[in-house]
Amino acid sequence: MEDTSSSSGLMRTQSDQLVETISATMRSPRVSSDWGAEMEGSSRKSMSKGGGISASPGGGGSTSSRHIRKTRSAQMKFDVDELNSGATLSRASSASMGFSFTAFTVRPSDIADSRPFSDDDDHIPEDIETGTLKKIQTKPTLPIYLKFTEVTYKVIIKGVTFTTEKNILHGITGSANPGEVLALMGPSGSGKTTLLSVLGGRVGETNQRGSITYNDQPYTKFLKSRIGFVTQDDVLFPHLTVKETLTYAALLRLPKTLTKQEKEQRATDVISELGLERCQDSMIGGSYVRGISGGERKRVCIGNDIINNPSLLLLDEPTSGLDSTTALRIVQLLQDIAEAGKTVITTIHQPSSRLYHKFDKLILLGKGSMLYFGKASEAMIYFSSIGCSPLISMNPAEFLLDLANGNLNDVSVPGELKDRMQIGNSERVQIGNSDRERKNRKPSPAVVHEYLVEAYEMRVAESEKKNLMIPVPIDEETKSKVYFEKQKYGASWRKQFGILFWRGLKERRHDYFSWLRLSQIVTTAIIVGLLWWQSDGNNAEELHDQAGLLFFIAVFWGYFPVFTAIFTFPQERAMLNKERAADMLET
Ligand SMILES: Nc1ncnc2c1ncn2[C@@H]1O[C@H](COP(=O)(O)OP(=O)(O)OP(=O)(O)O)[C@@H](O)[C@H]1O
Repeated sequence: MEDTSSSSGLMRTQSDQLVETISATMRSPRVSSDWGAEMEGSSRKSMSKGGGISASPGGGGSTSSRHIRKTRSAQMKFDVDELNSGATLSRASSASMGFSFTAFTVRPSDIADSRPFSDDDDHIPEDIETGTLKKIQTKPTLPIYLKFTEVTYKVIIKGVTFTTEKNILHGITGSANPGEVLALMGPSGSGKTTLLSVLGGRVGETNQRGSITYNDQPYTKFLKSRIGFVTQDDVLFPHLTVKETLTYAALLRLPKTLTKQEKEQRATDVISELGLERCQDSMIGGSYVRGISGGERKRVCIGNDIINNPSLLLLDEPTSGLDSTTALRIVQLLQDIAEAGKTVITTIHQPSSRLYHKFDKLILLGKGSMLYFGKASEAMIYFSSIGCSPLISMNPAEFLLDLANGNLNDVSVPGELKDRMQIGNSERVQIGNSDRERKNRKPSPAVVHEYLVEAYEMRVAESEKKNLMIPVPIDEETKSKVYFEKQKYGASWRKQFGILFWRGLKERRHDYFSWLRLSQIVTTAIIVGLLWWQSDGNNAEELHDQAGLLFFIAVFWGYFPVFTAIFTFPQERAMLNKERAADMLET
């Protein structure tokens, strides 16, 4: 007891001393300029985004605030490491230091970007599920600057007697640069998955309009291997272990120039980067087999798609069904991947406020239309500028989803919408509604949606489109790589056959040697044995009988494996589609 109290006392003392030291340091003009210089030099992310296009309602300076956040984090880590004290001290001192540092160095213009609920700098040091994580370390890849302008998409619904068209996306414009995480948010059915698929080149071009460019070049099939696409449903083999899954992915996807050992090493590296060491020998699991947890499964899916170091990573609802801590861990991982120079786009349903503040950019969709595109941290400012502000303290994501659903409960009603409602009110007065009812009346979701779409079109859309006209800040040779240079297949046709054969065998070993399958065979053998018991074949009739036995055996062993094989096709179809879409297989 005494020990504990004395150590906590010591921690407090150290914490106080640290705060005093920092405050004194802050007061010194010389040190402050040094820190400023250090900030300029130390921000990896700001370097990766240097010269990038600012495409947010906030206009210029898109990198500066993030730059400040990252360097502040680095500075804090340095000081805390020096003190080598406990977690309590590091948290207390980070908080104090974060406040002093921000107050001292951040320009007023950047204060708008400060994240009130954000815990951006608290890189989760330890994964509660899996232990300490390694930082994502990948070789540099071709940076991909993605721009999309006025993207529309429709599906043609064919009935028995009629054919109709359904417009799903209505003129979506935006961009995502290397080093950034762009979140696509919106209510269910607003078109997030469709937009993600369109951006990933996963839908037919015939029903799609508008311009989508990758480093100012149109989509080509060569991009398939540079784009990682993590689908909403986990497409994994349930009976393979985590290590087997990632090793087979490495063997199939990594270039032929690497040896088998190097490919296996890459799989091991990804396992430790994603914090999957503890469960690497556990089966993935599925509907009938208990396996790894949902968060681990999501990380395996991400690992599958980052193993070949893609330049653009698209994820469909990577946090759905996960608790807020695991979801935060996944988004932190996406942030790390982006920091390694990748462009990351993810759809997200209802993030917590901490999670929301981890996104760099945001697209808010409502019924397939743009309601907002810009910095995630400026979304609230934008909506308050058009008259929609939360009246109570609210998670920004919840507020934005309410708006996208046309729900203005606990949200201020813009003057223009009030005017539109006046007409409705006067009609209601005639039918005798009370004052209270009239006062509480809210505009209908359709009216709110129309207003938000119009506001975005009038205030932001044009300037965003102009921003997208600026060429991407890379040289022509690098740009053309998107168009001409294809990542090589991981293995020759023969090797691929071997890898897929062994993978199939490992996946099915439980099935083939299951008790059910063995008892099926043994039971058939016993029945057949009993039927032909003591048939010695001495006369023509018994010989005929034995010919029947041979016929039965031939038919049984001919059809039994064929039927088993036929039923594996539907099971493997999703994986086959996924691997073909990612250009993993030579066809
Ligand atoms: N092939 C299709 N045929 C008919 N309707 C479609 C098709 N694809 C998408 N839709 C419709 O387009 C709309 C947008 O679908 P999408 O899957 O992109 O939404 P979402 O925002 O991702 O939804 P969720 O968050 O629920 O996954 C939905 O109303 C959906 O029914």
